[in-house]
Amino acid sequence: MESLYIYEKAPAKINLMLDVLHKRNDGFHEVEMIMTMVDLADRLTLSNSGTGRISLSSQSGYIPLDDKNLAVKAARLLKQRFGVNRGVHMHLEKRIPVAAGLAGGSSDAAAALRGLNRLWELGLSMTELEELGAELGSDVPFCVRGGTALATGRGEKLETIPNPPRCWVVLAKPPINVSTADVYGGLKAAEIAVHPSASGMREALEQGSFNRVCAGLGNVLEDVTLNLYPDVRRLKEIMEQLGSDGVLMSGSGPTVFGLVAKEEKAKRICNGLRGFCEEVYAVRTLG
Ligand SMILES: C[C@@](CO)(OP(=O)(O)O)[C@H](O)COP(=O)(O)OP(=O)(O)OC[C@H]1O[C@@H](n2ccc(N)nc2=O)[C@H](O)[C@@H]1O
Ligand SMILES: Nc1ncnc2c1ncn2[C@@H]1O[C@H](COP(=O)(O)OP(=O)(O)O)[C@@H](O)[C@H]1O
Repeated sequence: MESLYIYEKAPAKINLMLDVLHKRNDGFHEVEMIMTMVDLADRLTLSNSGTGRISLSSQSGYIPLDDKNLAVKAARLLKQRFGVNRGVHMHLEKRIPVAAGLAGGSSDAAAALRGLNRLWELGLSMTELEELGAELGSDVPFCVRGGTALATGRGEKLETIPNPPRCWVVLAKPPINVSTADVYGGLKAAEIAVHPSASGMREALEQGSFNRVCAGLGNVLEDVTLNLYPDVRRLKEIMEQLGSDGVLMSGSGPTVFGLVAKEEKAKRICNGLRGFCEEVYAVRTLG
């Protein structure tokens, strides 16, 4: 049996580009996204519970600890699918802001899948874990895999592509709760005027060109969230005025991120933002 405690890091993602092609008959939207991990992460510790039970604790007061938690859902899925008798206690140190467009919950689910595969010695491949992840949420397969990927379908079909050049990512999360379903629901896919280019962003990454990555940033969900919440639009403008090299809203929002080449500038932008937004982080791209 593996050691008693297993530790998994659950990093946040940002979307470097996000395009919606059309709405599908199953209610989901067909997307083309390029996602990458950043070094703002939750920490999940897993240990044998001694009983067959699944339980979760956390220092955070902002997440459910019952069956609604995506890490608990991941554990239930594995337990049922593979007839596991053993239980688990998970402790989640939550650092990624909740409902922020940073896939915190999805990354916790992915960390639970990876960690339980080890703790319960299930011997599942990464591909199998990604397929199980797709049953929990569209962003979970990417969070299982990590790195940088082009995601298609509803987000679950993945192709790994080169990581962005190492740079600073300034994240600013305004105190607004955004529902992903509402943002997709507010999008009129047929009326999208400008579609960001997945192939252009992919080429920028293949060339390792920071300037081209910044120029190619685009997210068709941005207009929906910016129209619903003018404070997010204002935050984006401030990030631009403070001199970020590229600025975009991540996922369905409301987190806005700025890509910045130089450390001193990233720190300056963070300081400049503090008057407008409480939750501000300067982190690095992973990879
Ligand atoms: C927008 C994105 C971009 O990475 O991320 P977040 O802002 O949530 O981080 C994702 O597409 C979100 O993925 P995720 O949060 O896993 O979504 P899910 O739980 O699968 O779906 C939540 C709801 O969003 C809508 N949805 C989601 C994905 C998709 N391709 N089309 C959709 O229409 C559906 O209404 C669905 O019921
Ligand atoms: N482990 C978890 N961490 C964060 N949120 C979770 C978790 N499990 C379930 N949720 C629920 O999922 C919703 C979306 O959270 P999150 O994944 O942080 O945001 P997003 O989808 O915007 O990236 C929240 O409303 C929250 O209640």
